[in-house]
Amino acid sequence: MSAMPVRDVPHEAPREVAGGEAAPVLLEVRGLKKYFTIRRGLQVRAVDGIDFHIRKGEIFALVGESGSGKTTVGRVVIGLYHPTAGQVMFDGKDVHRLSGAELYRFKRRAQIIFQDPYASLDPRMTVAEIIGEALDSHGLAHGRERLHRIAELLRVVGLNPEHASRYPHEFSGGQRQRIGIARALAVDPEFLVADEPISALDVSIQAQIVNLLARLQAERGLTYLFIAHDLAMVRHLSDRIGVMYLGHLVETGPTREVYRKPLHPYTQGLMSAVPIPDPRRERQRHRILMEGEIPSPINPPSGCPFRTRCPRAEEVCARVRPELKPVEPGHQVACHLY
Ligand SMILES: Nc1ncnc2c1ncn2[C@@H]1O[C@H](COP(=O)(O)OP(=O)(O)OP(=O)(O)O)[C@@H](O)[C@H]1O
Repeated sequence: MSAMPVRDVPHEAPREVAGGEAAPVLLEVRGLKKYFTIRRGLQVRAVDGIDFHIRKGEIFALVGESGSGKTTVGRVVIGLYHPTAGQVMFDGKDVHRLSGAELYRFKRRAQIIFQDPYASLDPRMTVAEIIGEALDSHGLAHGRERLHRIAELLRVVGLNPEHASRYPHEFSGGQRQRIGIARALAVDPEFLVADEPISALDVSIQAQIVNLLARLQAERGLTYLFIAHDLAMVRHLSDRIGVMYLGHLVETGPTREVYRKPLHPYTQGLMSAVPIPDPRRERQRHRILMEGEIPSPINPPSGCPFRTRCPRAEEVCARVRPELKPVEPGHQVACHLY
């Protein structure tokens, strides 16, 4: 595997922030290995020596086929699994060497959204109890303030606060995933591992959840490790992408670059399976993605072809078609699909 061409990470264009400087690295994974012992003498090399970094405010998508090791990476990064070798540095500190107050702080700063909203919510607890438990674990709110925070979190993810006393089974799959997102947001994290947050949902609901995650990222300046199967979805969402194959990271790079000119034969095969965009279909898809179910609180100025603001617009049009300038700063008029 070592002979495989890996896109050179240092050649990537660093994400720019106001003032023209690259955002600092929030997460750095170095030489990460995770082997599982199935039975005596039999090991699965789920992750076999990978390196990548994620800058503050960036969406880094980890893609690859089933069994390539994506979920294992997400779980090691968040501290649920201990690595066999290597390091996960979060804000300069090794996640797996933290203890006491530092570990407690890390658990607040970094959260995970699980793939299966059915399995990840305790069916014996109401929504208020599920979110309340997250608040309590960090002593964040008490009494009336606690109820207020729970209602506010439900509103943020597009759920009716009056349904806080309901149980998970009383919600649809997409609504359950929103509860999972509210639980993750309860402690006001800055980094989220989203482990295939849409793959257990109906196609019609997937875009709504992606739209919600994109909006939250833009509004709160969150940093994501976004684990995904759906390459077409990731293309619109992520800044950079890493392609996993049999426990190895075979290619990383800016998303547009990797889609435009994949270097590794495995990535080339993977990308060739992504349908070539039909402009009419893509416009439709983009509208669904960006308008979704939740209306944006921001009213666009006149002349905008969209009814809602595209949270990632400026960056998308500036990067892909620099000649198309937004009418107003921060406002979408022409993304790469137009
Ligand atoms: N707890 C575990 N014990 C033993 N083997 C495991 C464990 N977790 C994962 N594996 C194995 O490690 C490999 C990578 O699994 P992982 O779930 O990380 O892949 P993935 O790319 O996320 O797959 P999927 O997209 O299907 O979730 C697989 O061969 C899997 O069987």
